[in-house]
Amino acid sequence: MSTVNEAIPTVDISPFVKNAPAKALLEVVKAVRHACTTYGFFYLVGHGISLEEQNQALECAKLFFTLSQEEKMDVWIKKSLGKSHRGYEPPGIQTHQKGLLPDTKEAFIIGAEVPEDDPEAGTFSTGPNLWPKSLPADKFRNPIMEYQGKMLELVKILLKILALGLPDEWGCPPDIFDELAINPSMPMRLLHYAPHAAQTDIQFGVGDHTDFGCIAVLLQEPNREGLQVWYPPTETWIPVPVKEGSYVINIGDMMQKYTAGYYRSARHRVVNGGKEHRYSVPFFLNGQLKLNCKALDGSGVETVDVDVDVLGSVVCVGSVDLPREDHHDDEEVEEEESVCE
Ligand SMILES: O=C(O)CCC(=O)C(=O)O
Ligand SMILES: [Fe+2]
Repeated sequence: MSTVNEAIPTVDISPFVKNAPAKALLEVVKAVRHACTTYGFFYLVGHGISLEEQNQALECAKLFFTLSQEEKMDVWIKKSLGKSHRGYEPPGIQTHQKGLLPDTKEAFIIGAEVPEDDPEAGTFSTGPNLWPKSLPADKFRNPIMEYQGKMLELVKILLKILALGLPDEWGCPPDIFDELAINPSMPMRLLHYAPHAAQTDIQFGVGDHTDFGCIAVLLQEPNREGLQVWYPPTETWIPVPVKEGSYVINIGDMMQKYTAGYYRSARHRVVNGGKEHRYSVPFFLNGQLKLNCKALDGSGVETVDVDVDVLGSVVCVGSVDLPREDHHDDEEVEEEESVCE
């Protein structure tokens, strides 16, 4: 088992959770700014979510994947309304880059509960969730939705910290990112990585990618390995071992574009090869789907406009790319039935 890599920053945001004095808040802003401008990822602690709440989310993931194939297929993603993209995604569906075989992970995707009769229901990432009939609401649906609510509150705090960390000369108000969290697209994935024969260069649990939204809050199962992040200072992949009680925060492509590359979207992947099952629960704040924004540096670069291009069920963000060598461009992916996240 790898030990915690000290290269990956850990930020304690408890001063924001507890409304601490300004000086303590400023230290947090600086630490998050450093992590997000340099690496685009960090361990988050002091977030106010208890170990019990985290474990309950992981238990829900484990519970879902105890279902039979038939029960899982009863909530198959293809049965979700229009382009809402909810429910079960079997292994071998998502491919992130040409030349790689599809991911080995399987997923259950939950978003904001939008009723079927809502005028927007069936549009991208919007609609009713699919709930497996055989799982009692108090064991699955209720804890999952409660946890999703907590994740949304947590990303609201992160958005405030990120807003305060923007360069002064841009003159952005401290609530500049708040609207990203109003009725947002916020898919949460329960992920399962089954034991896999061996690590190969062309197949991963999740292949090399960046998340396309604004922020991802990733909960990893303790005592398991697999997550790796691309580390710009050494230009190598480094393991991101689990720090119990923490989250891994990844900045996504939209935040990178919105901030004209100031905050970096972090490349990451999950390697195969383990003999044990691994579960994780990432929560993605994509933002408000109707929002149309320009890069905050005033360069006029067309950006965050969550301009989602749906090709069959291939979903990609189509907006101006920043010149950045290590930026993996999801637009190149043309595998069927894949959603770049
Ligand atoms: O399972 C993990 O640790 C990471 C998953 C991930 O990167 C994703 O779903 O985008
Ligand atoms: Fe990811």
